[in-house]
Amino acid sequence: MAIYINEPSHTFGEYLLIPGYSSVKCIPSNVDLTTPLVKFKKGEAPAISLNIPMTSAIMQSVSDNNMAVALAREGGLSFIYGSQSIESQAQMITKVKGYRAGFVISDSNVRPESTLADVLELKDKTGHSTMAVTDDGSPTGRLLGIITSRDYRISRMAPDTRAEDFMTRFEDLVCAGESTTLKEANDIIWEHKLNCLPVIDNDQRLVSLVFRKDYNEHKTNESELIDGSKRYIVGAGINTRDYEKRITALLKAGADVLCIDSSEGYSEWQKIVLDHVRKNYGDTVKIGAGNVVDKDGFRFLAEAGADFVKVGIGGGAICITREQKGIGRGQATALIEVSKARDEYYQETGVYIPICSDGGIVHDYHITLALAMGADFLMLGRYFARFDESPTKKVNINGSYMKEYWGEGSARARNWQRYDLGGDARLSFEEGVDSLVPYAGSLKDNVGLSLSKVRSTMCNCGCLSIPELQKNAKITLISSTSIVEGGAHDVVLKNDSKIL
Ligand SMILES: NC(=O)c1ccc[n+]([C@@H]2O[C@H](COP(=O)([O-])OP(=O)(O)OC[C@H]3O[C@@H](n4cnc5c(N)ncnc54)[C@H](O)[C@@H]3O)[C@@H](O)[C@H]2O)c1
Repeated sequence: MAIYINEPSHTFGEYLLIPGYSSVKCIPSNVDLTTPLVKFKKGEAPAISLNIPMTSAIMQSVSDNNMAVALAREGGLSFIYGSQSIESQAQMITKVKGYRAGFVISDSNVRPESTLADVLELKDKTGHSTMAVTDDGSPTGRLLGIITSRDYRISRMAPDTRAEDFMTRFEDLVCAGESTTLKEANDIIWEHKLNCLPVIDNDQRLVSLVFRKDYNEHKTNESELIDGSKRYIVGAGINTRDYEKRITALLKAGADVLCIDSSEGYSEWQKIVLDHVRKNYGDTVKIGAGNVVDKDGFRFLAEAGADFVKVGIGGGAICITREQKGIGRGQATALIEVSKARDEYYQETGVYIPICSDGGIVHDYHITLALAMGADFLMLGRYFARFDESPTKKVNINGSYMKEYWGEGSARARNWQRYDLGGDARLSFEEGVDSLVPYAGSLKDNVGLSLSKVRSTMCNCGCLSIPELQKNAKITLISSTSIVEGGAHDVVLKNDSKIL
């Protein structure tokens, strides 16, 4: 007979935190959000910790190199999506590891023989008016000149005028050498009243550009997540098919941590990948696995050697796995059970395996609830997709700005695949949708606001760290009537557009 779990499974919106005693020390600035990313033995420190408990989802519409830099700058971590070729994923990792705050790899480049019409077309495409003229039109070619909008007058010049005839020539440019620090670069910019300073190597090849207008962003953030060489820490998603080649390339590119990306991780496929990593790299390579929704799945991945375990099936905003396949579990219930299994495993073995709650976060307070329920960190997709830094287009729909957001199980995400999945292609079905989410501005502002709420709630609970919250939080399940009571009710809202 099948096993029945008769308790309903619940989601975050069905719980609230009950405040605990808070002393005068419980102020947001005293809250420490540091949290382990990978497993560690009792009494030892984890090899990697996050400074804030947030990671961005392994998704095409969420985590590329720009997102990774922006999130690491705030203390979190991105897992760059694996649903792309090995080469392009490795390139994204290289870009994050090679990123120097303030030093931008030029994305608008032309050849000397390119025309004014080409320049205008490129300006439209990238939105950038500063262009490098290099011998081969690449961002690392030999620098021959720079074009800005001050170099041409559309009304007076023929569209076929060549770039070399109107660019500011190399001889007239102020450039800096490769070893220039950001402070030195900014001093040169101020001294020569420049808007842009090209950085070149000994062979006059372009390395990067430093812009005057970025100056304020260059200041370092205290909580940024960096490695021993002051490079941003970055993760990468992998699959259970081309993992051998992919892992080699990602590690070579500098990935700090890997994560097996699957809707369902209680499987031999994942053990095969974990065995491969341990056999070839021992414990030097850090790798998470998942997703699971119960204690059996957790125990399996813990024993198979996962460095962290990801929890959640079907809770993502764009995920339709529950509807399509009938598998999954309310995110809160899944998390509570897996946290208990993690704690039991720790008691038994002295090894603490962090768990990541993946999916189901709608409101900021859900983040605090997930941490209180035992998550060490969270993975968010929709949340990050709304920001400037996500890789997708910003579109104007009826006067409101939206960003595109699609699931990894959607046909749109799966289109990249060149290898054969096996089976009859006509029988494949989607597990995700293609959608839009309201545009919300910059990652920095939004993460700052969300975490200020988390810190404030933690203070209400009398907790100054995530482990304290996990140990001491009081959590109550609420009835559907209490949920109504929690929102604005029995009043007529003044800004409700439906009221005439
Ligand atoms: N967390 C969620 O709720 C959720 C739900 C749906 C989709 N997703 C995302 O969608 C993407 C695709 O997920 P998925 O579960 O379909 O991918 P997957 O690659 O893990 O699994 C797809 C199928 O391929 C099989 N398989 C795996 N490795 C194989 C191998 N080496 N040889 C032959 N068969 C193999 C698996 O058993 C499974 O049936 C992922 O990014 C995942 O995170 C997530």
